[in-house]
Amino acid sequence: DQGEVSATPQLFDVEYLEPVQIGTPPQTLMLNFDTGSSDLWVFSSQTPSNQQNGQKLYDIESSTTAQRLDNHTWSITYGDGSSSAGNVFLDTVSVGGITVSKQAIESATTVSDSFTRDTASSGLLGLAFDSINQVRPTKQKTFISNALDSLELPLFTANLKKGKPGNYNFGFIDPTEFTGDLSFVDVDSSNGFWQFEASGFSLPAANSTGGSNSTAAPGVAVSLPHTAIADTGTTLMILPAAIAEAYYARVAGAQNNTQNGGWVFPCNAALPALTLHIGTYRAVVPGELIKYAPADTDSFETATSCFGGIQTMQGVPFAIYGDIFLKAQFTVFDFDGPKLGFAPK
Ligand SMILES: O=C(NNC1=NCCC1)c1ccc(Br)cc1
Repeated sequence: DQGEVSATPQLFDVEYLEPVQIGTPPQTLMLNFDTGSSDLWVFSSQTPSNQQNGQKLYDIESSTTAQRLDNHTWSITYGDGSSSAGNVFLDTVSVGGITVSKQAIESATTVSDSFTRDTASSGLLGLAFDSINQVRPTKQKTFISNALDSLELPLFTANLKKGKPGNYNFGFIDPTEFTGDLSFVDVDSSNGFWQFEASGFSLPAANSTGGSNSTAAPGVAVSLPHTAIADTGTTLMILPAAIAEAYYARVAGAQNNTQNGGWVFPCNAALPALTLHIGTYRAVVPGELIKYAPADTDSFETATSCFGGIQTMQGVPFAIYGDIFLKAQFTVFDFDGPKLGFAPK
């Protein structure tokens, strides 16, 4: 089989939502595909009304193929502190025409505020490795893990875009979605993530006028080996402080304002591209992707201060190459290896 689904960005590309069919007859819910976790959970008929805010629900009772997985529960906390928990059912799930019967569907009996406030998302579909699934006493498999044997190739690809729909493909690589050659890097899945090693970064050579002339020769490469994960469920790029400091030193007026949550800069500043070194691959993240969102108002039209797409975080064990990065690269998540493939697009 091969499948394809649209990935629709929410406001400021904070997340991308994909249609998933659950149950019989099929109930289509918009879920957040997350390569940084391994649970498929949904708002359901078991989610307390006071924690709902218009989200479409998985109506368990109206699915003739739903089966309760007795004595199993789940509870998860994400890197941003959000959380949810509940019971477990097995039911039929389809994504882009790829169907898994008896997929573990984790029904939420409680969700944290940020999920309640996120009116467009009915839950998450984890695409990381089964080892970090949070169902107990018996871990359950992800949708992609259950689907692997029926896919032409044991992989899926992510093609996220700035401000417009992109797509995920399952079981095949569409060569029209990228330019040049794919570069592959080994994945260490021992922590359950799509984890890899990056070796450093480069910035455009500064010119005399201090602008960010991206046309200049490639800048100076800085060796800074670091471990990273490819995480579609994280909005921004969370990088080692040394990279963030070197980047924002090139942005006039940038400051790391811990009150409003990190690096901000004047919205009219010139933003250089950041190039990340992954094996021999040079992953260019254009400056326009790093101008992430207005910081002092709700609109780019009126904002003077803008929030950076590159941030740092204390105590995070790895760099997180989130949506800001993935908007600039076509990415292959390949279970054979496992390995990651990157290409410009
Ligand atoms: O939770 C993580 N990614 N997914 C999501 N974030 C928010 C909702 C979904 C995550 C995973 C690993 C590391 Br290290 C940091 C963050």
